[in-house]
Amino acid sequence: MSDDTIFALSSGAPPAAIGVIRISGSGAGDAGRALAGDLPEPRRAAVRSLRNSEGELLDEALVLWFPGPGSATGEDLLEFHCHGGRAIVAAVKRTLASRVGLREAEPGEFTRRAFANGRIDLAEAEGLADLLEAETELQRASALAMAGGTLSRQANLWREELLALSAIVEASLDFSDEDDVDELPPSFTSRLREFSGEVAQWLSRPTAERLKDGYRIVLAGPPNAGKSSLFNALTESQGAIISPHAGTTRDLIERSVAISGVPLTFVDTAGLREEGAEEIEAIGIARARDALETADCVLWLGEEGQGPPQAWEIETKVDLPDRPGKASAVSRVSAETGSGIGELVEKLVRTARDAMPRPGETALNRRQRRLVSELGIALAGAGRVSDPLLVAERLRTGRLALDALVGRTSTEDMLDGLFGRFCIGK
Ligand SMILES: Nc1nc2c(ncn2[C@@H]2O[C@H](COP(=O)(O)OP(=O)(O)OP(=O)(O)O)[C@@H](O)[C@H]2O)c(=O)[nH]1
Ligand SMILES: [K+]
Ligand SMILES: [Mg+2]
Repeated sequence: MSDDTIFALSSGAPPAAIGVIRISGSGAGDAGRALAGDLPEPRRAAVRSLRNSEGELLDEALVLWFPGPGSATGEDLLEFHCHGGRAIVAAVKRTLASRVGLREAEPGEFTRRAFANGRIDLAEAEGLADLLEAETELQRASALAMAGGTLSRQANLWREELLALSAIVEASLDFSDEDDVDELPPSFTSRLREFSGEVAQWLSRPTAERLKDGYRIVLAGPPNAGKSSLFNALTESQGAIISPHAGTTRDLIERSVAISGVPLTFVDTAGLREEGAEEIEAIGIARARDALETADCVLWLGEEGQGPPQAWEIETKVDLPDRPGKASAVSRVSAETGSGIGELVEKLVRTARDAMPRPGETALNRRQRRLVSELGIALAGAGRVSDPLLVAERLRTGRLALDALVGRTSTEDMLDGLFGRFCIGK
């Protein structure tokens, strides 16, 4: 990592009411003094006149000074809260860039420094990134829990439990030259089992990707079944072309919407038919079949029982008098009159919500999930062997997974923790 002092506009693109420019690094204080004359007391906002190196007034701004290491990045950190006009923000940035040792920050560089300086761990950093990308309420709540350290705290509890279990194993190793003491106590086995159960419970939760990508609902059925009409009604859009011509839709049409804070992605597809499709439509049908594979839920508008397993039978065009009914219909709708659409949306939202992480519940992303499952495998492994040396080895594997989870690289403090728990007269 470079020791440059970095700066960036940390608020939204100008023009805006205010423009927050942050400067982090050893040169932040000098840069602040150069532009603002002097710095306010740490952590107190004060108004200052910002000037360039020629002494020309750039703006009247609020200045905040956070000396390191107790700052967000762990370094000296300065904030200018300027007026958010384009020219003002550009002039302040230009003045900063002209100073030796200062440069514009790379994407994510403030957070990266916060991590490097131990102000946040990896899981929190990941949560923060998700938080900034969150588009729906559910995403926001879950990311906030992650950024707030829910997983990190859990990882630390798991870590302590691993160390405690390791201490028990170590103790049994110490006495193993005496007779019959290389057996692990029954309490060890029950603690290990409880621990495994807790890890399994985390792994059984819906993943963060589900939250990010949205719950995928694919509309499928034969040509002219009314898929595109229903798609438009569900997404309240005119995204798909509707016509009485069979084979109108060829490509997949996707639209993501958030309903009651739940991210849903609707996918309209080409009508499925075995024969009579011309070349382009045939490609569309192949794509439709692929879409069915990745669907979280299929709305089947075709003949009853002819859809993929688990698909929701949808009876559509209910405004027409002589249509074939569906005994097992989950929903009866008309895209024409709008009847039944609201109820179908409600059902979908309920189902999707159940498949998503609970509000405020920390959802593991792919990386975190892989490491937590490595921990789970290590615990299961420890439960299957009786040789204390092998048990100790499995527990160590679990610790490595946890360290990777929070981005800890050294194992030094792990050993400190382990021996710090040793209170059996050693
Ligand atoms: N009366 C009535 N007509 C409907 C309804 N839904 C669709 N239609 C009509 O059915 C025809 C086909 O509708 P589409 O939505 O294009 O059907 P599709 O399944 O997307 O067709 P393809 O894309 O060709 O596979 C159109 O003429 C629509 O106006 C409905 O609820 N009521
Ligand atoms: K059609
Ligand atoms: Mg269509």
